[in-house]
Amino acid sequence: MQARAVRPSARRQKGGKAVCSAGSGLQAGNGQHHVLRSVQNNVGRIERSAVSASVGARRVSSTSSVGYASRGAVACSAGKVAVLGAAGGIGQPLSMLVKMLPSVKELSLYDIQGTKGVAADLSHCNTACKVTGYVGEEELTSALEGCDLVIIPAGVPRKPGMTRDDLFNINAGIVKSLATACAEVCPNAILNIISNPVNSTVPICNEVYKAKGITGASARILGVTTLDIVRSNTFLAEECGLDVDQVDVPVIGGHAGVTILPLLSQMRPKVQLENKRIEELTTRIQNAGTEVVEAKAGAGSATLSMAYAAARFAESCLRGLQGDKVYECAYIESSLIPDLEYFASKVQLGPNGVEEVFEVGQVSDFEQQGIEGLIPELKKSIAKGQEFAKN
Ligand SMILES: NC(=O)C1=CN([C@@H]2O[C@H](COP(=O)(O)OP(=O)(O)OC[C@H]3O[C@@H](n4cnc5c(N)ncnc54)[C@H](O)[C@@H]3O)[C@@H](O)[C@H]2O)C=CC1
Ligand SMILES: O=C([O-])CC(=O)C(=O)O
Repeated sequence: MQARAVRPSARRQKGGKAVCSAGSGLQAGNGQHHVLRSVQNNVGRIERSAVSASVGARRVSSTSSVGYASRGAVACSAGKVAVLGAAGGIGQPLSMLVKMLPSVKELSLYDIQGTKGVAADLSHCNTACKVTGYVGEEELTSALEGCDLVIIPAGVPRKPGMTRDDLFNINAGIVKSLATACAEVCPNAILNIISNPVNSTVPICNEVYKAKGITGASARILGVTTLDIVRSNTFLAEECGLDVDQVDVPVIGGHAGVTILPLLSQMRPKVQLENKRIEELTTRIQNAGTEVVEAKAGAGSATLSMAYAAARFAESCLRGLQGDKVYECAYIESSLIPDLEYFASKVQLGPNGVEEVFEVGQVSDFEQQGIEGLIPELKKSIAKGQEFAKN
């Protein structure tokens, strides 16, 4: 059974997003948004039209209900995307992947250093997207003008021994100032928040928009947890000997330690795993970021896999803006779990950002314990972000 659209039973939650029960067959991203396939299609071709054609065909076959013409607040016939923190470890490969998306016509690269060189370099790639580099606060407004989507990987990464929350003191201020600029210059743009700790930086952005009286923004302020899904799909495909393109594991909660909760009981295709193995795989997914931090031994955290994941999520957001119904997991303001104001869950993306929020659905006893166990930590991180933003 596929849970696709608003069902009559859907109930509204704050921000105008509807809540639906999760259908067991609902697949993140419809299994169709393949950034790397776009890239592969592009490499070695003199003309890009073949890529556009294949993406166009995908769009026609989707369950599109809202076209360009009927889009409301956010106009996106020529997608303009900004990457803030574009000269960094994530920012550079992410910017390259975004430049290869056929729906992106303009790409703004903003950072406090280094973007002129990155933009000059990227601008030589023969894709139709125009790239401009902006450096320093005085150029931030120009970078953001007319943006449909703003992706934020600005901030410091972890070193071995640190938690994501240890980044709060530096990154909270960076994200707050960037969110303030977005709220002023492109309040209708969708924000993809990558900067850690995501569990706190997303509440910070929402508080900034609320303080400015911008309504409905919580549907457009999305914490990017896609790397957790990408990792889960990879590990489970390896574990079960499956084609990774066929594997879809929803991951809910948040994006730090035990707040990352893969729902292996809802994995597609359905597999049988021993309880002990489920626990081991869950722990590996929760610690996968730390695995990379330790392997990089002081040189930062995940950059390439994060760029891949963020490009997939950005592509889904852009497809939503263009009227496709696309499913992803994202960390958003939510009323799914009593007592938690933010939660990552399956959502449907559309022209206004998150259009539907799907209930967690049926979970195993182990996963239920995981949900109960993550609440105190997530609650603390949310409150920390909210308090910071208000002061
Ligand atoms: N959500 C997720 O799943 C993941 C999140 N991350 C987070 O992403 C962030 C970035 O990681 P990396 O790219 O590896 O770090 P990095 O240090 O390589 O790059 C960060 C970039 O941000 C820039 N920057 C700093 N302050 C800025 C400001 N005020 N405005 C614009 N740009 C500014 C820096 O100049 C730098 O170029 C970190 O906080 C990291 O923890 C990393 C991996 C996964
Ligand atoms: O672990 C980190 O610090 C970066 C991150 O969020 C991830 O890789 O999931």
